[in-house]
Amino acid sequence: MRRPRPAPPAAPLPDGLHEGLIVTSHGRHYIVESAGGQRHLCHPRGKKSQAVVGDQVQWQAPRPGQGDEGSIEHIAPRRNLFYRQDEMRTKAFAANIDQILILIAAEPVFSERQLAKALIAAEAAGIPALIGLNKQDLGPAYASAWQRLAAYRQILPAGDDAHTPAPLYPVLRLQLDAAHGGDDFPQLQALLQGRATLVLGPSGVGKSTLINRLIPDAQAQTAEISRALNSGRHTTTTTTWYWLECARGSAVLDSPGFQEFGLHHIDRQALTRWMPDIARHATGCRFHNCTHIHEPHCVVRAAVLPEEPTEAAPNAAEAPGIAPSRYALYKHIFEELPQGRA
Ligand SMILES: Nc1nc2c(ncn2[C@@H]2O[C@H](COP(=O)(O)OP(=O)(O)OP(=O)(O)O)[C@@H](O)[C@H]2O)c(=O)[nH]1
Ligand SMILES: [Zn+2]
Repeated sequence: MRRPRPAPPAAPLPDGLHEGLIVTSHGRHYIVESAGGQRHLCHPRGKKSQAVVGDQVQWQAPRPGQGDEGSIEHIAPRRNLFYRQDEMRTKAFAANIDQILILIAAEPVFSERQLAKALIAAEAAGIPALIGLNKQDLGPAYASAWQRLAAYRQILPAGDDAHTPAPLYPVLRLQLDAAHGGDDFPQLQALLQGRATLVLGPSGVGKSTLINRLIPDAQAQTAEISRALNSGRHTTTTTTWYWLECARGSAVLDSPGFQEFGLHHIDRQALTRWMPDIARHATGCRFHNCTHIHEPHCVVRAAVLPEEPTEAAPNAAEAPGIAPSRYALYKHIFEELPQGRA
């Protein structure tokens, strides 16, 4: 599948305006890339800086004598926006992306809660997600991390829109600092083709190792960007868009780390919709607004499996139950979300 490139404008652009793609930003400074690959430093017109990496924009070159920064005049409608939100603020990662790779590793031990939250945000934004489990060489730690992901690897029966049973999320075994890249590295490379992939993950999992492996001149590009943005060296301030090849059909986006993936934009009443393994059971509850926490005859609670660790059934013909860890996460996140949103 090739990612559709933005169609050239049907009508000529108004005088002095150019099409471009936001490839990174720092505060109110943006780097806009034109179709030919040239990069331009721009700032948003007006007070607000609403553009995010991945936005298609129209920008204007500086007029003579008005410095060397262009201005962003218009942001094209987005097909999606991936962001996190807490009580205080909203942090956008990127717009118009095709998929999200959540990279975790055998070490440091990952937080299943942060993983689940990022996956919920991806579902709510309508963006497919995959999980990469790196550091396959770390035997026992890897085995235990792999086991902790059993609920994510479980095969779900075909749903309304899918024709074949599929894992809840693809989980790829990676060893990014080895020449071979890990058992599923070829699969990862195939999945990156023709798509724009946002890479998300906590510190120390191998994000830079992945980016440098895929884009050999990434470090040089980063240095050049820092210079242009006048930001400190080695500071990843926002997401950065890297093309995988000259043809510019595939891209990976390196994103800044985070402590807590805030889900304040998610309606708690709709939470099950964004957890597909739970959503499958939720339709059978007696009350249409069942919270699946205390109601009698709750089909979701009845479907929760016993606590003993269960390996994902490779060919579950019938509906598998809900992993207790996933139900515990559901309850925890439900309680955390603000109440009374429309
Ligand atoms: N054992 C092992 N170590 C790896 C592997 N891949 C990367 N590492 C190491 O893990 C450490 C962290 O890798 P980075 O690529 O810097 O991780 P990062 O996610 O970019 O981390 P930050 O820079 O802190 O955001 C480095 O010491 C890497 O050499 C792997 O497959 N196995
Ligand atoms: Zn219920």
